[in-house]
Amino acid sequence: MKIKIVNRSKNPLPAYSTTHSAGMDLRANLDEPIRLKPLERILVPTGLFIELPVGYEAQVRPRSGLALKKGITVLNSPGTIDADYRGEIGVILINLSNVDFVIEHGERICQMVIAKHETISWQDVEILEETERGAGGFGHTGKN
Ligand SMILES: O=c1ccn([C@H]2C[C@H](O)[C@@H](COP(=O)(O)OP(=O)(O)OP(=O)(O)O)O2)c(=O)[nH]1
Repeated sequence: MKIKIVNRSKNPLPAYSTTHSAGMDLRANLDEPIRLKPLERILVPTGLFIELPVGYEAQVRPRSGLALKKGITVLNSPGTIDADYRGEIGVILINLSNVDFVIEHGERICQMVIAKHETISWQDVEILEETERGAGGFGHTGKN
């Protein structure tokens, strides 16, 4: 399917392989590099604006390499881009390492997945159907 995108960045459009990727990397659109101190977070602009069809969302997620090697992750992962949002896609990065991290212009900072979601309405009831699990959760079955 085709999705409208406005690219006001100095970067190319996000590259996407329809055959073998779910995610496409997004790049930072910066006038100058940003230095992120340990535990500091920042909203990184992408210069990208998209128009999703109703029933779709875009999810902004970390890149595993940045997370593993540099401790950089998307704080609100997965960030949700709503179908009716017309603003710039921003990426909230946090530095979970103990050294500074410098974000350069054009650097691939996260990945974005376009996903379908259900459109629902609530059926307001008093009782839910019983199950074997019931209200058990949060590790109630133990460790092994
Ligand atoms: O990582 C993100 C998360 C959100 N957004 C944009 C698109 C999204 O549609 C909008 C609102 O996001 P969300 O619903 O998560 O924010 P909120 O804190 O609930 O604010 P709002 O009151 O604006 O909905 O902000 C981004 O650009 N990047």
